[in-house]
Amino acid sequence: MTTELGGGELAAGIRAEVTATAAELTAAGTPPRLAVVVATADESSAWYVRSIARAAERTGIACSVVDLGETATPDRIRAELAALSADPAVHGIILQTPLPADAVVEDLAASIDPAKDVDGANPLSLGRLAAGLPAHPPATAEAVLALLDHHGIPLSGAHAVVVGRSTVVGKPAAHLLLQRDATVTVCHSRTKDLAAVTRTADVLVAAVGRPELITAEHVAADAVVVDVGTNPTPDGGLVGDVDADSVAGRVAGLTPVPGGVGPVTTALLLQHTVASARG
Ligand SMILES: Nc1nc(=O)c2c([nH]1)NC[C@@H]1CN(c3ccc(C(=O)N[C@@H](CCC(=O)O)C(=O)O)cc3)C=[N+]21
Repeated sequence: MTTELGGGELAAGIRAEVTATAAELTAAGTPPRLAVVVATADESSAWYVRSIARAAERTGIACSVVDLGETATPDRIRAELAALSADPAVHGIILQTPLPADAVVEDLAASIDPAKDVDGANPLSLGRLAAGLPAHPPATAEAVLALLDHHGIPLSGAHAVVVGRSTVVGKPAAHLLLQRDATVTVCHSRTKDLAAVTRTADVLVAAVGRPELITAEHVAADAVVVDVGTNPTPDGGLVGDVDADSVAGRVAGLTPVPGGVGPVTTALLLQHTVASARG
């Protein structure tokens, strides 16, 4: 029996709290505002931006999308992030990935004021997270932990295996799991015998961006699997990094795609924005 660990209910609860906080802030003269900086024509990024804008509007957060175009230079992007950082009316800033080929997200994100860094992209935010100091974690990494907590999955002493070492998900998720006293292993493209490692996981987090990489041979029978992947399919659908048909029935729990980590990610981004506006 595999339990579906959905994110819809959790996301709705977070959005309800955000709506109440946003209304308070607006009444007190500080209407919360999120700025989304885009420099890509990538379809999954465009979908995410529309979804952020929609969710922001529904919760009473103003959202400005600043589309610099896919030919934007690193200097242009840096200047925009600096201007938004200096703008007192803006409380949250997110720089969408992917970026133009000559731009390095970790480098550009250093121009986001850490207080407004609602997606934890500034290297200072990741450093503070690693050091156990207050910082906004990247919303996707935090969504993994929030989903596990929501469904009552114990982490202390558990072996958590994270597949993927990106700055935006794998690394921060590993730090958050460590903070919760999990024993953490991080796997990546050079890992020898990936399946042998992932089969030892109590909690398996798949965050590589490779459609249906994780199959039945990668999972233990009692594992809980969190699927972070949102890979667009040619027919306009969406698949995760986990082959759900292959692992279903074998593992104890699995987060669905869509309807799992994704909606929680967007809700947490808004939560971080009202928290920043509150100061
Ligand atoms: N700096 C940065 N941070 C990100 O977190 C980031 C990014 N750039 N660039 C693009 C990707 C993509 N991403 C998604 C988040 C939620 C859903 C989501 O909520 N998807 C819905 C379904 C979507 C559908 O049905 O088409 C779901 O999973 O239920 C998808 C994709 C965050 N990203």
